[in-house]
Amino acid sequence: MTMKVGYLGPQGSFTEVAAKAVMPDSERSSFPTIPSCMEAAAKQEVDIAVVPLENAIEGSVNMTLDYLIHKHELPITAEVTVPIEQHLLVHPGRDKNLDQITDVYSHPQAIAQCHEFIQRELPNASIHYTNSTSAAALEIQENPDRSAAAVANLLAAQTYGLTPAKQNIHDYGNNHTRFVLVSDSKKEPVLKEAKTHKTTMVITLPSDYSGALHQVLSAFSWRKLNLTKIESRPMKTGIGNYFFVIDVEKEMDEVLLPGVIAEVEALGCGVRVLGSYPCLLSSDIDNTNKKELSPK
Ligand SMILES: O=C(O)C(=O)C[C@]1(C(=O)O)C=C[C@@H](O)C=C1
Repeated sequence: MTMKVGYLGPQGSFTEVAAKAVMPDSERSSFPTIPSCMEAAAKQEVDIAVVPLENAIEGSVNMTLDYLIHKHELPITAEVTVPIEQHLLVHPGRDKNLDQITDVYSHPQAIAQCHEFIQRELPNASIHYTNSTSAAALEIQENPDRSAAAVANLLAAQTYGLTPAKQNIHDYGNNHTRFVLVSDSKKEPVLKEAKTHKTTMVITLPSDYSGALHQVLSAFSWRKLNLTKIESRPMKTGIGNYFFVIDVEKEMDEVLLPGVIAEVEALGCGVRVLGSYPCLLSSDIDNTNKKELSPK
């Protein structure tokens, strides 16, 4: 059964790389924004939406997290972590000399991953934010008259016929982004077997309960459950009101995680499980688009 997969496009985005890596045989359609992609999954126009959640340099993609918490009840069904290499791409008809570049286009996460490079090498360039890195590459393709560059990947360079003026401009090595698959569909994707699983929970603390967070964490720690992430996000109800988003390195079971939930609820906390899911690395999956990602 072919799965319909929505991803943040246009073609050549890192999200497309993630979607292809995890479900190479799917029927893919691109969406211009993260919310429109998630909306398509909520309306079941696609079986699965692939959206970025967290980057090793820049942290959470708040748009995704907020839509998962506030707008939709779309369970996370899998995650895939993809290496991220950012390149400065120019139109083939333009000078590759960095001194000639006056404008830089990209997704805010990509700009943030390269801001030391941009500050050092292109201190006078104006920054323009786009919905994705591939949207930035398309902008450069369509505007050969501009002395502009996109921060994007080599798949985007190939897709839009751009030339790298400088490769690997991300400020720190080991740059990775964690993408999640979210889905309301009954159709189960066939994924490669995962070595690890996670469960993501959103916890609301009772007000005026000193030490509540400490007690929540102890519910995990005495069960020897490893947390891979804890982050607070505004509840959007007033200053000082926060959710805690907690990732536990454990698949939902019948004993330990239900025990945590019951203990935390008994403290007066609200608990919502965003998903319990397998965690894949694109490097562990056979078909990782390596060919497409190498320069022409
Ligand atoms: O713009 C893209 O290519 C995306 O897929 C989005 C996104 C993100 O939001 O983090 C994905 C990976 C990179 O970290 C930069 C941008």
